[in-house]
Amino acid sequence: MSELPSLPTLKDLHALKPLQQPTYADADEVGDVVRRLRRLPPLVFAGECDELREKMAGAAAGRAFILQGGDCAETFAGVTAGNIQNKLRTLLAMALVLTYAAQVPVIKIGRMAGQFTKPRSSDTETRGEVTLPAYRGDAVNGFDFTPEARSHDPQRLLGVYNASSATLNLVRAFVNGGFADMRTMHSWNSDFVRSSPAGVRYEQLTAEIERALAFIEACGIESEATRRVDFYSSHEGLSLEYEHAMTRIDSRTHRPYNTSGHLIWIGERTRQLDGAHVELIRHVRNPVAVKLGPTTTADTALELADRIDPDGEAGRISFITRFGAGKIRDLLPDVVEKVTASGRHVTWVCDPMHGNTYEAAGGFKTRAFSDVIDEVNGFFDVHDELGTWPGGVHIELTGDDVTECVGGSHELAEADLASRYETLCDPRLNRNQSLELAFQVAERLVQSRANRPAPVIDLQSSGL
Ligand SMILES: O=C[C@H](O)[C@H](O)COP(=O)(O)O
Ligand SMILES: C=C(OP(=O)(O)O)C(=O)O
Ligand SMILES: [Mn+2]
Repeated sequence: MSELPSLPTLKDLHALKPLQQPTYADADEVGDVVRRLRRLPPLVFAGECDELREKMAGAAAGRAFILQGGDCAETFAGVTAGNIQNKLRTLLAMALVLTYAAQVPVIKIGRMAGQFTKPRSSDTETRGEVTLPAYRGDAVNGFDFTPEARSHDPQRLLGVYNASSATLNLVRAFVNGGFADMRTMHSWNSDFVRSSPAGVRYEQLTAEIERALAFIEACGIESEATRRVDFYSSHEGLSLEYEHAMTRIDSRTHRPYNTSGHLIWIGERTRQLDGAHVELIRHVRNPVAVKLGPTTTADTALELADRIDPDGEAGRISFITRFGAGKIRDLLPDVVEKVTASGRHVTWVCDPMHGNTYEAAGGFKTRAFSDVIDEVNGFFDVHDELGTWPGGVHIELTGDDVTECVGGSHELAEADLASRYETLCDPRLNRNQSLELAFQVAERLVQSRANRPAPVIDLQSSGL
């Protein structure tokens, strides 16, 4: 493996003029917070990151599928048992139907336990006569539209650590403590199918899963594997102070790992090749991802891969494409074709959310469920055409019945948005829309499977 120069210091990173950073008033206070963070225990273990990287290698090679999802912006107030449970329940229910359809392990990754920092299009927000700093996530400032709340407060980074720790603790307890039993997940899906106006379309798939579970039970082959799951955390690595402070040297390998989450991604706005975020992420051993928007050329993708993953290590780098429904079929083929022709084995993940945001009549930021599905279909069309593997989906969602995205079988209209619009940043799919998306992705996976040779899966280590 290539020897990288040692981990850059925070000062080195700031010398690269990072984008989308807070402007803190008191450098000494920031230094003190960073020192306190450095002393706190890691939130994830380096060995778990290695395990996820190995699983991601499966998703690059067509032997696994990734489901990554959660809020656009987690909030400190949102760290409640009910909120975490509903989100997890939605993700696990989605994963079950995807696993059945793909017939490969589904790698479950939350946009959870660390997703508190937001890049913004504008540094400021104006309401009437008043202009204040934009909300940048609970890691940086508060959402209330007052000068006090909107000022950038470094103490909040300790809040991120505590909120992430509490979230991960409950998630770990749930996924190991019986909550993730396949029968339970299936019964959530059956309830959804019974109550959905589009349910009839999904009945056959649900009935097949029912028969598969009955078969497992009849054979007496229920085991730990049907009652627990592996679940990983992820977030955008945007706050250099937080991400650097949580990067630690692993005692086994003597290499740096970002211990604030299992997988860290870099956003579309901070993926400059010579920028601070790429510089930090290329040093850590976690599996990492980069968001690619519609201006991305194949050369840019290759340069990013070369810089972040010079050894072409399986599972190390994923590209999360977010081109927009209207562009994906035109723009994705060239990028996938050239990266594949270079001999690289990256994991391709579709984010059908960030290229499809628009402002609805009432001023609410929204997305149409039909656009989201259209982009997912475009992603599958492109990969089916090229013979490459559509490695997964990345979704902004919640387990609650919010009204933030329009459409879906309940036909949520723009006029409904005001009734339960709770996101502090981007609009999320609600629980029904998320499950509906999972069933539609499942339909595509069944189709894709029919057109490909069956993958060879090592059942011993599949980690359902
Ligand atoms: O989540 C992504 C970005 O932070 C978000 O789309 C930016 O939104 P804005 O354009 O309202 O700043
Ligand atoms: C900021 C985000 O996305 P992107 O970087 O793709 O705009 C996000 O995932 O919330
Ligand atoms: Mn977002």
